Amino acid sequence: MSKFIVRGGKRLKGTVRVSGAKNAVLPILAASLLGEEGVSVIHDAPPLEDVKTIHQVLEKLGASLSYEGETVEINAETLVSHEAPYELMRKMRASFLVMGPLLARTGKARISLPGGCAIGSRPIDQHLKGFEAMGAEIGLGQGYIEAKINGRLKGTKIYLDVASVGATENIMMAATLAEGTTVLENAAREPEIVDLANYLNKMGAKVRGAGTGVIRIEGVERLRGAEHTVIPDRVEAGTYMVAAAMTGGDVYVEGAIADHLGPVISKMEEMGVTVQPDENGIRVIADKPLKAVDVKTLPYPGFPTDMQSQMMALLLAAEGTSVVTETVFENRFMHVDEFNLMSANIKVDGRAAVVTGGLKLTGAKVTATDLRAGAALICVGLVAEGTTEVGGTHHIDRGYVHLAEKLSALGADIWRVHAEPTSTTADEDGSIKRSDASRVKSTMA
Ligand SMILES: CC(=O)N[C@H]1[C@@H](OP(=O)(O)OP(=O)(O)OC[C@H]2O[C@@H](n3ccc(=O)[nH]c3=O)[C@H](O)[C@@H]2O)O[C@H](CO)[C@@H](O)[C@@H]1O
Ligand SMILES: C=C(OP(=O)(O)O)C(=O)O
Repeated sequence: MSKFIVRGGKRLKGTVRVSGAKNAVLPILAASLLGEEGVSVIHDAPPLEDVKTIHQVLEKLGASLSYEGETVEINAETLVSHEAPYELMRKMRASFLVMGPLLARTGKARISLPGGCAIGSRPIDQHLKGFEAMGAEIGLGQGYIEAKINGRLKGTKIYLDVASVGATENIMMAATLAEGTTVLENAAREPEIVDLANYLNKMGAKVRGAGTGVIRIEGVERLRGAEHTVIPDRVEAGTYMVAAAMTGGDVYVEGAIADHLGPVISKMEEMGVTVQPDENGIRVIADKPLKAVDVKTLPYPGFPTDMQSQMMALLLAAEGTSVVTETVFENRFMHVDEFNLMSANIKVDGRAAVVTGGLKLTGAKVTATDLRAGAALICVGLVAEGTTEVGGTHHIDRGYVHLAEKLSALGADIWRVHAEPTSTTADEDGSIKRSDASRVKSTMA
């Protein structure tokens, strides 16, 4: 069992480089299953646990993958299975993204139901509605979804009741090999969807309108492997922007694309943070007291739910009371109790959380309830008095490449330990000495 240990009080300064986007590389790797000939070469594939999981799913289906640094080569010419088992689905819901490509390519798919997770129930009805509209027969049994088609999927008009990112991606991938044209209405507009569409088009697909609410996909007979570079991770970038602002820092987030971070930048500016984007990244300077602001999460281009907990961490460092409203997931305030363990004062009322800023925060033993909650707890730890231990690191490893190393390079006092620190390592105030922690194996994975 590992933990991150953070000692608060260091101002962050310097440059941090953003990795490829988790939420772009996962659908892109799933889409590689559509390539009947040739190999795909994907650059800037971040070395994350989620990427390892989708790798295992693709291998199980018959694709072969090889890595050189952060470039992955995928050969999906021969597929040997159409089944994604529970053991892999339970690790990561995004494995469900293989359903569209499998159905389109092989005519059948058997996928374990992904189930709920810490942030909400996360149904998949819109994915299934899309596949059914395109002619798939869908059955449920023993925790699996089975889908099959006779011949090819048929292009049609599909209106999504919810602008779901995953459903948009799954249906878009399935429609690339359908007979005729699919028009997807109320489609999600996230940058990761545009990145997926760009990759599909390099593979020979005909996708138009990605990034708007209406996507048109003209089906083609075959797709082939293609070369593509994944966009930078806007949530990872936003997390470092928050960490910089919380600590009164001056940090250049290299690779961050300002266009993808509009609402995060606006809210930080409203708070009094100086944000200076240029063509290669974004500089964040926090040299004034922070002001409270209200934040409401919405589908893109609204404020991202994946930045909600980090933003809440930042609001703890602001003077005054802020209200954070979560509209995308019904249960994404699990981090609040953990923040309150660190002397925060946050009250949740339904979908809103009232955050009292400006209080002295103190280090504590806390647990990441999901990957963003974990990153947010680390951000609080950066300014809390004393030492914070963040458990649940497997969540954080799903979405952040070398988080402790990147923050350390900016001057943060953070490291990782692989064993439970013993009571002999704790000071009276609960803090842990680095010399004690170094007795347990440190991970510089
Ligand atoms: C791998 C990936 O890209 N994950 C992102 C993706 O997740 P994911 O694609 O799972 O999120 P969705 O956009 O599908 O979910 C948004 C909302 O729609 C609901 N819904 C979704 C599908 C469906 O069939 N029916 C339904 O009701 C969900 O319960 C949720 O309330 O978008 C989320 C919303 O920006 C992000 O938090 C996740 O980081
Ligand atoms: C919720 C997230 O991811 P996933 O959809 O993979 O659970 C996230 O990236 O914050």
